[in-house]
Amino acid sequence: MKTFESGAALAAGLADTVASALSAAIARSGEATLAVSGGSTPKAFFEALSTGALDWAKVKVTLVDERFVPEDNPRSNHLLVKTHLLKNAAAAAQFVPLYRPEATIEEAAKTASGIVPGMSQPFDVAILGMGTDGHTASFFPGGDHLAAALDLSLPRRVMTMEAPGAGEARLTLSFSALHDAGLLVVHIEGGEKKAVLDQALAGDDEQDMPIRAVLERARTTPDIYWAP
Ligand SMILES: O=C1O[C@H](COP(=O)(O)O)[C@@H](O)[C@H](O)[C@H]1O
Repeated sequence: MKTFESGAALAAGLADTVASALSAAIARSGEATLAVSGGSTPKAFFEALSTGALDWAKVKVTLVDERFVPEDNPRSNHLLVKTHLLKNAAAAAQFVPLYRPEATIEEAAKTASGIVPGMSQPFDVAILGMGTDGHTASFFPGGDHLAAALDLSLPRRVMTMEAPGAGEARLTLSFSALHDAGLLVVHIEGGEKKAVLDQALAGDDEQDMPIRAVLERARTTPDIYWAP
């Protein structure tokens, strides 16, 4: 685990690492892909990354998960990314949303699966968060499609998820689309989440704490970033 003295120090350190990984991908293949999480934790990291010195016009950014709400909804992860990441130098990046204004969430998931980067090859960088219930992305305990979302034998895709603790219906990348990212990060902050992480590491029931799939079965060993 990479431990930092403060959230600000973590944000700066993680932003440097992600900017380097994206620059390396651009040097290697002419473009880079980045999948980021929503929630409250990544704001300072997004702000730091937005000033990163790299060729942002060659970066495609998408979300690990999203609520089935339009961009102007205060609970939209797209709105969060637009407000805190897609500005400064990073305003030149191309953002590909998971949310699509389709009649049903199933249609939105199907449309997004055909458009979102990372569906045909691994993301260069994927940043995961974790809730205090042990969810990551929208892999929620009790989720209606949790088993399929965590099944690495199924194709990379955007899926739907409903769960008691999720609030709105969700769109989420499948674990198969995330586990092999070139750089895979679990970003958590605070003592409560550290205790949840320790609990996850001490057991193996993924239905109870889906973050365990990332910790135990991801092809890319996740780097865990933590600050008090
Ligand atoms: O619902 C969500 O929650 C998790 C964790 O969010 P946080 O507010 O505790 O940082 C987040 O990783 C996920 O993307 C989001 O949709």
